[in-house]
Amino acid sequence: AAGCASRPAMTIAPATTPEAAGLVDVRTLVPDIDLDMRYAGANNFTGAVVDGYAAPRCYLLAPAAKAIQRAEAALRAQGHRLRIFDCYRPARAVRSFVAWANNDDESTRARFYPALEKRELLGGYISPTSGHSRGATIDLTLMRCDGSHCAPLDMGTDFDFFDPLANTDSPRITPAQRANRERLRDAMRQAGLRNYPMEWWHYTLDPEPAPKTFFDVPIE
Ligand SMILES: C[C@@H](N)C(=O)N[C@H](C)C(=O)O
Ligand SMILES: [Zn+2]
Repeated sequence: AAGCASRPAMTIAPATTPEAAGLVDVRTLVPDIDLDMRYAGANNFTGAVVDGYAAPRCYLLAPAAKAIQRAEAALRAQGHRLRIFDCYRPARAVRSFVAWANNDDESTRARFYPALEKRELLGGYISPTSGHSRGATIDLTLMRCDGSHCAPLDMGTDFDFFDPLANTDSPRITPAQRANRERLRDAMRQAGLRNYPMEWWHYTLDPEPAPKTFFDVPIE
């Protein structure tokens, strides 16, 4: 449904390792891809390392990993690179997001959701059955590179800023920010990924390789 990034029913596959789940570490395809895996550290909206993220690795199902490899190669030829914030997300991490949304801690509010109540984030901005747990969804941005020095493009908000300003087609961003979001959307579209309109950073391989299979394999 519009405004919802996931599906209601969830059956978790029995895999306990990335290999058994068919999940590939993106760095095996692009060894120097830029990773800023926010949920493996405290620099995220929960303010703490998220359950299931013991290592800052980007795992994706093989077709999605290959799509990111294609996108990165095309972008490098244009002087850009990807910066990745999240990839496959264990189901236990999604459960901890829901628990966070239902607790009373407001310590990250000013930075991540200044205009909304925490409980309003569930559904549109934080999914209780996230497509990330199916292994073909990724959160990312674009960097402009001059030689080996790269800097993130201005997208109008930071990653995981839960606010209508983060909606990809927000009318409140500047023309330059709109152009940057368009550049990211075009690059992803050419690689076969579609944007989630509520969040400029959230993309899913289209069609999804396994649209009904969720995983709870920890990231180690
Ligand atoms: C939490 C944010 N990075 C995100 O991925 N949101 C979507 C809606 C999700 O949780 O699947
Ligand atoms: Zn996402």
